[in-house]
Amino acid sequence: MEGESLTEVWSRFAGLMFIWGTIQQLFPYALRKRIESLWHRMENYFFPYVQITIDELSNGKSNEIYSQVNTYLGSKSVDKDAKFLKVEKSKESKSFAVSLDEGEEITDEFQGAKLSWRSHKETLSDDTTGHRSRRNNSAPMEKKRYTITFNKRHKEIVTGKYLKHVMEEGKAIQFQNRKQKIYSNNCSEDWYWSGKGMWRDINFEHPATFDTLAMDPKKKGEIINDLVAFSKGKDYYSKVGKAWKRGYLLYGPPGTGKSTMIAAIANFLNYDIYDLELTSVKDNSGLKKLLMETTSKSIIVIEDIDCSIDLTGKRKKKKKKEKETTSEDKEEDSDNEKEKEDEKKDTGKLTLSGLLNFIDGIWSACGQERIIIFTTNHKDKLDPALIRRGRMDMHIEMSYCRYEAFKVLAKNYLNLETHPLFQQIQGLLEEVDMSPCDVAENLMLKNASGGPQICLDNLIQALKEAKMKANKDSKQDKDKAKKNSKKIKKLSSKLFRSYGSVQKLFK
Ligand SMILES: Nc1ncnc2c1ncn2[C@@H]1O[C@H](COP(=O)(O)OP(=O)(O)OP(=O)(O)O)[C@@H](O)[C@H]1O
Ligand SMILES: [Mg+2]
Repeated sequence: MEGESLTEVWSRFAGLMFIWGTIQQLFPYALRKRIESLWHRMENYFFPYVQITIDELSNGKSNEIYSQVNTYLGSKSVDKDAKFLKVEKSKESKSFAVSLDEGEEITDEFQGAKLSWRSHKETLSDDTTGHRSRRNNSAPMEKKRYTITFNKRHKEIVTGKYLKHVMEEGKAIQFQNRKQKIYSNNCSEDWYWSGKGMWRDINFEHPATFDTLAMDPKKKGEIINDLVAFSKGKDYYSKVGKAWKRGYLLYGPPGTGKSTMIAAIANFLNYDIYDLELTSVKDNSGLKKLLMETTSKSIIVIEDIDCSIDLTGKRKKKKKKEKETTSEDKEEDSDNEKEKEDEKKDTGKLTLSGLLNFIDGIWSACGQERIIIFTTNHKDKLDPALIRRGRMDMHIEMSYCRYEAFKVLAKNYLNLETHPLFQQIQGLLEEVDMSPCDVAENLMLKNASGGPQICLDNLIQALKEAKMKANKDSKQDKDKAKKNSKKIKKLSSKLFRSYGSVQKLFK
């Protein structure tokens, strides 16, 4: 048997078994039984192998395990020195995928078990199928499968752990290789139907990354660490009994990079984005349906949550009521009626409590590994219940551009790490509030002849103008405040005088 692969030995053995099965029919029953038991003992001694077959189709439908095995073996084949490989690329994948060609065999090892994989393809003739086996009257039908052969003593490892490992690895590679998508529940005609009912999708190709995102490097590092811990936290979340999801609140003035940060997170984790437009959601049950149609490893985004919809603090009222001690029955009855009326009005509406349930109610755990991100320009306008820790676990302030953030932009836009003008810019950025969006606009090379120097000069000019404007505005504010305080003084002395005369009258 030396030099032969496990699969070859298996085929030879299967042939022998077939011949033996035919011959043994010629012997009398008692003799046959004795030979059979002897044969089994010999078989266990000389051929202690098991073979598992994984077909491409199962009950006429594609077999998910086959596709995962195919991907897994393709990735293994590159370092395993396989000779005959196939390369395929689908519309849905980013790059091509390698797989084993028919008849090719590779070996694998797992927890001490040696395994031998082989790819097979059979072309089914009309005779084998008993009916026409050609699709569209042209290509003959093919039956593809993989076989895996291993020693009997490793049966438990292979069926219990190894196959699970192969499926998980295959799935992870397929996930990495897929094209990222952005889904919307409110979109124009050129979006595709996602196959997920209420969502439509389009390929997500935003170039933002954490490298190109301008912000304080320490803060950036904290966010990256948090994301890594989250994405690797499957066991941790299940240990502490928490749904595997995390909420981020991004807040700050316009143009400070909130939307850019979402794109950077999606690219960092290779997640899909569900851009949820609350104004297009009819009611709470519509929101629940949308949630149920999202997949794991995704980011659900609600931008400008403060302006999305009037999420009035109904819960607050309820809470307040719970605290009140209701001594008078009449008052309580009328309160209850009012509450019922309110509830009636709320059915068929999207409410704050509907949104809270969406984020962390029982239904929110219908998928795993999900991130929810809210963005806002006005954090103070949001209901505290909506952004409390546990719902929005991390509150991230996106602020005006300071020197550290500027250095990232200068590197991205002008490929500059230092420049004599940097010092002047640093001083100005400490005094002036300018968004990274506006700084970036000044650093853009507007024409081919312009160099970095021109861009930096433009930025300095813009910063000086912004500083002057800010000074002017603050002077105007001060003047206004002075005028107002003068007016108040005059008014109060008038009041004081009239109070004195009234007092005199009554004396
Ligand atoms: N921190 C940043 N790093 C890199 N680029 C940025 C940053 N902030 C803004 N920009 C640039 O400015 C543009 C606008 O930024 P973005 O849309 O992310 O801002 P925003 O905070 O979401 O604004 P809004 O509150 O108006 O939605 C982006 O296209 C990006 O190129
Ligand atoms: Mg934005």
